[in-house]
Amino acid sequence: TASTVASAELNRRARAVMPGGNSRTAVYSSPYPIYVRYGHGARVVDVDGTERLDFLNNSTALIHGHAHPTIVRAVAEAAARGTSFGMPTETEVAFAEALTARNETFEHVRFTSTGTEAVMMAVQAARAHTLRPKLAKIAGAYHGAYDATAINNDGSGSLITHATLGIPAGVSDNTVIIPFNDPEGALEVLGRHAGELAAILIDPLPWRIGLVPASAEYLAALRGFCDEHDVVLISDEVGSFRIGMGGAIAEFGYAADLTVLGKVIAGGMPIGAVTGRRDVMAVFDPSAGSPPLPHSGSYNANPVSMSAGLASLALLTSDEMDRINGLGADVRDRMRQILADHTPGGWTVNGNGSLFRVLGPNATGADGRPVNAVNLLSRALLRHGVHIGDSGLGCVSTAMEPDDVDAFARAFTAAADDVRACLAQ
Ligand SMILES: Cc1ncc(COP(=O)(O)O)c(/C=N\OC[C@H]2NC(=O)[C@@H](CON)NC2=O)c1O
Repeated sequence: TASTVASAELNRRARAVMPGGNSRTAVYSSPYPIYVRYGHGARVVDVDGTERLDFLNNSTALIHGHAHPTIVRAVAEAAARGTSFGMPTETEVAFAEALTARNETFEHVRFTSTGTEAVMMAVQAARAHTLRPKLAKIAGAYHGAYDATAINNDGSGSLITHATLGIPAGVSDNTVIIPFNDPEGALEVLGRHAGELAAILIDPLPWRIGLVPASAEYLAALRGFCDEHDVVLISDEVGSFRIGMGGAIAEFGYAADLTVLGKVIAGGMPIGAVTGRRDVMAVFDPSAGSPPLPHSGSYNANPVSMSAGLASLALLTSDEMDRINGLGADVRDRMRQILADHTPGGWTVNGNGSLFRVLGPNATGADGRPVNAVNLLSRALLRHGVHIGDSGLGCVSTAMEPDDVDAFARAFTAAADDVRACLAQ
């Protein structure tokens, strides 16, 4: 097993100055995370010098892998001209044109620095447009750190409202929870709040619930309800936009009123975007005096993120999307076969396009205690030179070739054998 001494020492220093030594819950790992020294293409090298294949790609944001030369050049050239200004730049206009060209429902767009902020502004825009208070969201779906959505966002399908600690009733009372992929169940809940709902917020491929696509019947039911009651349908595609040239809900044959974007659209630089119907986006328009919904942010549309975005979208051609979606299907099939051949069963591999998520059984360890089989698998993969999320999330990047999928499969086979050895026979 590769040394992690340098990571342990860095974490000791980190704990002295940060809660748990951590700035991002998703990156925390016990007893300590592995610290990265640098990444290149499909690989990352840690502070102890160990190189691994990166199939997590910063929770799927790095669709072009690490330090892609075109993106590095775009970022460096933009930074050399100044990293941010109190005035707009041409790159903001060019990136807005490139992004809105990808889907005819993207009539107007507005930039933020994170997906969380874009979700927040989409919900606020829907409330300002409808003057209604309530937001409906899918039980278990994650939409970032905005408190109105940090309710029932932990992957459990429970309709019982459970909010992140400290969220006041004044917030959680306005968030309505609907079941996923249950048209009748969702319409029953929505019907009880029809006149008070500003928006229905969905992730068409909610990864915390297992990266299972929304069904056509479910999307049709929500679309129909929104049309009937003038409710804004918001498709949060921070993670799922990458499955098709126009995004996820378009791939599934439906249209949202607002779409929230992030991650891949800037290929590794901080980014978020709200895009959609011109009449709803009009709440942000300051040209008629003060806008109904003012919205600022020190780095909104900063030229470095905008330049990275132009480069990332230019690299995300239809051929490249087809290629990585093909590699994604191959990697999902390989994992299913390996798990079937090398473990006692109970595993599922889900995903669309270049995304995957491995779900495992509630297993018992050799010591008779319950173990999280997916966590065991992700740790075993780290020992065999591959990084995926500790919840089984992962993706293929455009920096990958079939040889990388072969190398992944070899490591996955060895990791599956390790997991089997850890489980009660
Ligand atoms: C559908 C969706 N909506 C909004 C966001 C928030 O965007 P952000 O502020 O740019 O992170 C996200 C952000 N990231 O989702 C994955 C994220 N959520 C998590 O719970 C952990 C998973 O760790 N295993 N890691 C993560 O990075 C999202 O997926």
